[in-house]
This record gives sequence, C-alpha cells and structure tokens, in this order.
Amino acid sequence: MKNYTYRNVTLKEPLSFWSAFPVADQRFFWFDPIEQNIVMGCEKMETIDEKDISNAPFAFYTQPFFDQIKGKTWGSITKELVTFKHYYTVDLNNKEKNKLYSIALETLPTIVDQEIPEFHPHLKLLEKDKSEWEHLFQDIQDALSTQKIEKIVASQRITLKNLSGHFQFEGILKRLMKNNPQAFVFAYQKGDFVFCGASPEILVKKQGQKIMSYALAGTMSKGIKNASQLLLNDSKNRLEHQIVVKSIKEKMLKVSDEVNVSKIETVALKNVYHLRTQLSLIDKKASLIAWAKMLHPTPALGGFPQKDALHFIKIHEKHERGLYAAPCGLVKQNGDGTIIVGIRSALFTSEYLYAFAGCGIVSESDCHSEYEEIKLKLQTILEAL
Ligand SMILES: C=C(O[C@H]1C=CC=C(C(=O)O)[C@@H]1O)C(=O)O
Repeated sequence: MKNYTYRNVTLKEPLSFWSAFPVADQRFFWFDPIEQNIVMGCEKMETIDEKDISNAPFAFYTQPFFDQIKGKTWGSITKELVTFKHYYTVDLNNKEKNKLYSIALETLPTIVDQEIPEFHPHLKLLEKDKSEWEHLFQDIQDALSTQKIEKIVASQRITLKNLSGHFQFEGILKRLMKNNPQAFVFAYQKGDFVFCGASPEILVKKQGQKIMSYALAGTMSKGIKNASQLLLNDSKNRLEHQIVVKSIKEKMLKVSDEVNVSKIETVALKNVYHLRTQLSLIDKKASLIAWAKMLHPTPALGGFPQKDALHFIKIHEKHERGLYAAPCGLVKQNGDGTIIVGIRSALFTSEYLYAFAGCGIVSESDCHSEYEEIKLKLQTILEAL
C-alpha cells in the first residue's frame, strides 16, 4: 500500500467528513447493510489498473450498463476504478473502530463535526406521457411473441428540474439510509454530476475464494395483502425470477461444478417485496471485477437471451442508461469487496435530476401493473428528497 496513515476518529455525524471537501472534487459514499459499515473517499488520488488494487485501502468501481455512454447527460461519469487521498470508515457496531485514512495530511481540510440539516429541494416534474410506456410495452410483447426472446427488462427515466439551485447530498444520503436500511446506499460525485441510489441487489461479493451473487427479480407492492406469500406463489414472478437464477448458475458452472443455490425467499424493502435466490461457488482465480464483467448484465437488468434482449433495449429505450442498472462497488485492498447494480438510483446534475427504474417483462406481464411497479421503484429516490 502507498503511504497512507490512519488514526481512530469518531465523528458524531460521519457525513461531516464528506461535507468538509469542496464540491468540485470527486467523492464517493458507500453504506454496506450486511457488513454494517460506511466507507467514504474524498479527493481523487488516481485512476488505477486492477493489478494496483493494493495501492490504497479501498477503490471505487463503476462500469456503464453498455460499453459506451452516448450523449452529454452523464458528464464525465463513466467506467472507473479510482482511489482517493482521504477515506473515512465507520463501523456501525463499534464507533471506537472508526478510522480516518490519509495519504496527504497537508491537504486534509478541517472537519467540523456538525448535524446535517434536512434538505428538501424544490423540484418540478417534467411530465411524461404514459403512452410512451404503452408503446414500448407493446414492442416488447411483439418481440417476445415473434422472436426467441423470453424476457426483456425495460426501464423508464423521469426528469425533474431543480428549482432550488443546488442539491445538498448529505441530507439526501441520510434519508436514503434511513428509508432503506436493507439496501446498499451509494453516491459517486464528479463535480456537478452525482450518481446515487439505494440498491438491494448484489451482482457479486467476493470474500476470499467465495463468490456470491443475488438473483433478485420478481416484485410485489407491500400495499397488497399477504404480498410476500402471494409473490412466492405467483407464476409470472417465479418465471421472471427463474430466468435470472438459471442464467447466473450457467455462468458459474463454467467455472466450477459446485454451485450452491439457496432456497428462494422474499426480501422486504420499504415499498416492495422481491424474490431472491443466492448463488455461490468457490473460485481461486478470477477477481471481483472479472466476476462483475462476467455476470453483467444478468437477466434481472437486461433480459434473456442476453444478446437479443440488449439489442432490443439499445434500439427501443429512448434514454441513455449510463450507470443505471450497471456494476458499481467497493473493492478492498486485498481484492475482496462487493459490486452491486446501480438500481433505485438517479443522476443529479446542478439543474436536473434523472431518476431511473425498470422491470422485467415476460409474455404474461400486464402493461398497467408494470407501469405501477416502476412508479413504486422510483419512490426510493423520490422519498429521499
Ligand atoms: C430493474 C430494476 O429492478 C430489478 C430488480 C429487482 C426486481 C426486478 C423486477 O421484478 O422486475 C428487476 O429485475 C429496477 O429497480 O430498476
């Protein structure tokens, strides 16, 4: 590792670390609900190659949904493996273990430990016509019936104009964490552009030689009576889910004959239940990022067969996915870490907020229900504002 020094620092408000750095800098925020910790990185050190992962305590990884990002909406937010000059880590079970890492103490700003005020930006929703969704849905149904496609994950983007003049991310991150204690809360800032969200879906987690991935697909509103049980027994959702399990398993079987597939379960989030199956194997060779590249995009985000579904999305979706539904995560110095998919997410620019959500569509799907499902998924972002 390069010459980072570290010391125990307990901040009553951990986000004071994030606040101490200028907005023009790069920063990232990461809350892991399983490990119950927060890692923040501020002031970019360098973009690194994977072989140099041990240079810093942590690196932050992003990869766009498609190979390239077209247009200017996403600014310079794209594929990256980046390290930072300063990190603050919070162990939510033992505050004595909170640490401040720094490679350049002379550039560390004064950190003022203070409460973060609530922040509710003044936003104007730029109306979107439901008929756009209806057309897309019809095109998908046509493709499912005439081509050999079993599932397509279609997404929507809503645009809100920011009338407040700025966004205050500390407040947004606090609400994302409060509302979504079961989700990975992340934010990646590059100047005026911030991609953030609260994702429940692990693409791949590496712990030593153990590689684990979630098949997370199939959704029901919590507003429905007995939703969890209904979801477990619902044939359309089971089909959507099994396509994901099968695809991840097949990819894992190429590496090892022994793939563990857990029992299907429901996961409760703030507004919805999802179906989840965990798949894991032992792999001595491939890195966390290599696994992310191998698995992305699973049929929970793209569709099946992969190539045809992606081709359809590229042609028919009107917006640029950018980092939405794409791999994004934290790699530790020893190569372990977690890469999630950037769903329940939004891109913030100084003027606009673009929120994304999608849903898996199979031939049994209903246009209106899927539209409502997307609206519900968008709540993760909207409720944090
Ligand atoms: C594509 C999204 O959700 C995926 C993850 C869980 C459940 C899903 C579903 O039931 O359609 C989606 O596959 C999204 O939130 O934008």
